[in-house]
Amino acid sequence: MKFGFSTAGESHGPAEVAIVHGVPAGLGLLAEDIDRDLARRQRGYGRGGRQKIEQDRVEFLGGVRHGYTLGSPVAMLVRNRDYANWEERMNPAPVERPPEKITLPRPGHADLAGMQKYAHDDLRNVLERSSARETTARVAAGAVARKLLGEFGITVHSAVYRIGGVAYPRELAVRDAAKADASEVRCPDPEITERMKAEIDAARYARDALGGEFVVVAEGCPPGLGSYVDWRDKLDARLAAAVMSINAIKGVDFGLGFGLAARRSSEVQDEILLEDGRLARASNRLGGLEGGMTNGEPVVISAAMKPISTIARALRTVDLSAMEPARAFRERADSCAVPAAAVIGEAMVAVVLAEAFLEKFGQDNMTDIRASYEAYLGRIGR
Ligand SMILES: Cc1cc2nc3c(=O)[nH]c(=O)nc-3n(C[C@H](O)[C@H](O)[C@H](O)COP(=O)(O)O)c2cc1C
Ligand SMILES: C=C(O[C@@H]1CC(C(=O)O)=C[C@@H](OP(=O)(O)O)[C@H]1O)C(=O)O
Repeated sequence: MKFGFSTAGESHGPAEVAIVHGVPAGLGLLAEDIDRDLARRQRGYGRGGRQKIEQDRVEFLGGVRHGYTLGSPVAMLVRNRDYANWEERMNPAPVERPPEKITLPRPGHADLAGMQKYAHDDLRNVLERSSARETTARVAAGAVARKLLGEFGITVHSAVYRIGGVAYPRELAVRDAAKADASEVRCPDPEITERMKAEIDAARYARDALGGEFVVVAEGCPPGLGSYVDWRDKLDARLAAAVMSINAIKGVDFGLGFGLAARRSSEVQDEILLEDGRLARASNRLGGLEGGMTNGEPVVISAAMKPISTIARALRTVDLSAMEPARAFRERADSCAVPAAAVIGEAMVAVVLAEAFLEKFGQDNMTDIRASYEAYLGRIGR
């Protein structure tokens, strides 16, 4: 089966689960490879009380033996520590006294259409799964992809270059993405980091919330991942869909982004040069993708996240039980989750790149993949 993953789990249920299929045999994989990214996702200025409760750690349930993958699906479990506080409300088994139903759908969430679509009369049945808690499992899957890519020198980093009204030049965020882990908001610049934190504090003080923008940068990709031949194989489209699937992401662009549209062609295309007898590019304005394939330059994909929907200053809604105007249901919420979204962005990008990488080089075992990869690099002279 093709490389990919599924997730299961509700935000306040017992656990988040990821099953990654199509993982080659013979890949070294330790719990700490996964836990590192789980911890990075949990960090970030502006998160609410939930992250103090959770300490995400993976348990392998299948596909790994003595530190190496077997070629079978890798099954991973991350327990929700908060479940202990929610057992009455989230127990999979019937309970004696069911909790009161919630009927105040929150604008900006899956609540209203989710209740209508799935015939739920309690919005908890929607919000538990639509919550971004599910991205814990995605990051676990992404860490498997990252481990695989790392074996071939491919790295994936991210940086935040906007929170609310405070922005940092995108090209500097791209350049210094590898240093962003040191910042509480994933912005490589210490001064802008402080301004972004103040922006988050101000929004929280106003009982409001913020969004922002981040960039994911993948370095070391060989040319030719993805394909121009079929629309379904185009890597830019696949990357865009994967990043857009993250909760609250409302737009995605590549390289210089939508700004390309206002420029002349000579200011946009990346000219092809010969440097010491090797092919090179004069620039990387298109973000490493041409014709739906990697071109050997860093892949640069940016995303815009809308502000967190649930705010202390509750928004207008309708109580669906009484069909009367009301204020939206409020639960503990983050004030800003852009730094976490950037880490989730890395995971989704890593998964798509791993999938495309294994399409190109085979997927049964690491030895054969390595041989195929080296033969290809030899043929194209890289
Ligand atoms: C890491 C992360 C944390 C989030 N935390 C919250 C939160 O605390 N409160 C909230 O209302 N939305 C939060 N969101 C956004 C919602 O999950 C999202 O807006 C909602 O599921 C509706 O999906 P949509 O915005 O993609 O349409 C978070 C998103 C991410 C990626
Ligand atoms: C739990 C996480 O994020 C949650 C995502 C989220 C939402 O609506 O998306 C709402 C909040 O849930 P809670 O009310 O339990 O605090 C966040 O904390 C997480 O990222 O681990």
